[in-house]
Amino acid sequence: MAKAVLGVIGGSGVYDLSLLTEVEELRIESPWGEPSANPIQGFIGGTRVVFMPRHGAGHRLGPSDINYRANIDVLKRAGVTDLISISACGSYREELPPGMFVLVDQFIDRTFARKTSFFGAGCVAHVSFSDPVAPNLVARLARAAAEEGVPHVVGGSYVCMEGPQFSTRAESVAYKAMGASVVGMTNMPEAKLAREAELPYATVAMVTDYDAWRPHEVGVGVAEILQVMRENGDKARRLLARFASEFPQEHEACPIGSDRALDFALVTAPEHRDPDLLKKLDAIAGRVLRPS
Ligand SMILES: CSC[C@H]1O[C@H](OP(=O)(O)O)[C@H](O)[C@@H]1O
Ligand SMILES: Nc1ncnc2[nH]cnc12
Repeated sequence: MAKAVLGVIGGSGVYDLSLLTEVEELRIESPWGEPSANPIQGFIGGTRVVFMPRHGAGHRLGPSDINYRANIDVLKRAGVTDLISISACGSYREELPPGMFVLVDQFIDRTFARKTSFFGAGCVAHVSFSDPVAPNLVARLARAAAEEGVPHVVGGSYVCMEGPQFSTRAESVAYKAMGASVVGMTNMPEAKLAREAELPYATVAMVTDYDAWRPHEVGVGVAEILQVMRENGDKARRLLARFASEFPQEHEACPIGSDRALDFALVTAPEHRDPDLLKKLDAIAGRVLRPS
């Protein structure tokens, strides 16, 4: 088995990981364009961690500007075997108040202006995505949260909207009626691309607000969200420190096969594959494209 390397994608309010030791900035070229930032490598306990701030230094990029493909590609090239996302989110449930950490297990994709796949004309692939989150990572996150006394729930659906504007009240009521637990703007297509890259993925969705479905409340605003994010910062750091330091040294096989997602996914016949696209896919799909 390969050595485990933990990837962490930090969202709003999480632009660096002060927890890391032996910190090094990696410079990795990607055929998919510019990532949000150069990834930062370091250690938490004995675990190698590679960190990527999703919105770039100083929160330079909005949710629709992020090059999700380049981010996932450089994390894969950096040797990441398992990927955790940290995200701010709005809540659709009274019992998920600001400050609650939701370890979601489902996504609803409402985005429409993003590149959603590494594959396409010249190399078509269809990965399974019915279970988008790696249950072993969720179990480990839940254990770390419990050990650190961080309020959390396991399970829930994250609806990903395009943004950057927050929802109208009508949209908010509709997403709640769809059964969503939380809303954000970034986990799609990130989770889809992680699956294509055979990276087991889980997200820590940190509730910052109740979105706009409660008629008696003023709507959601970014100032309030950033304030709650600051308050959540210490809990997020403790959770991550505990999670990473207890992470197994060897990559543990994903129980739902996220780390073998491409085994049967490629449908384009080898003689019809586009060599230029295959070259771009060297990191993402090299395991199944390289002749053994
Ligand atoms: C700054 S509030 C809205 C912003 O926060 C969330 O981002 P992330 O998932 O990276 O924490 C949300 O999706 C929006 O992009
Ligand atoms: N209410 C909300 N809607 C979308 N993204 C969010 N991120 C944090 N709160 C949010």
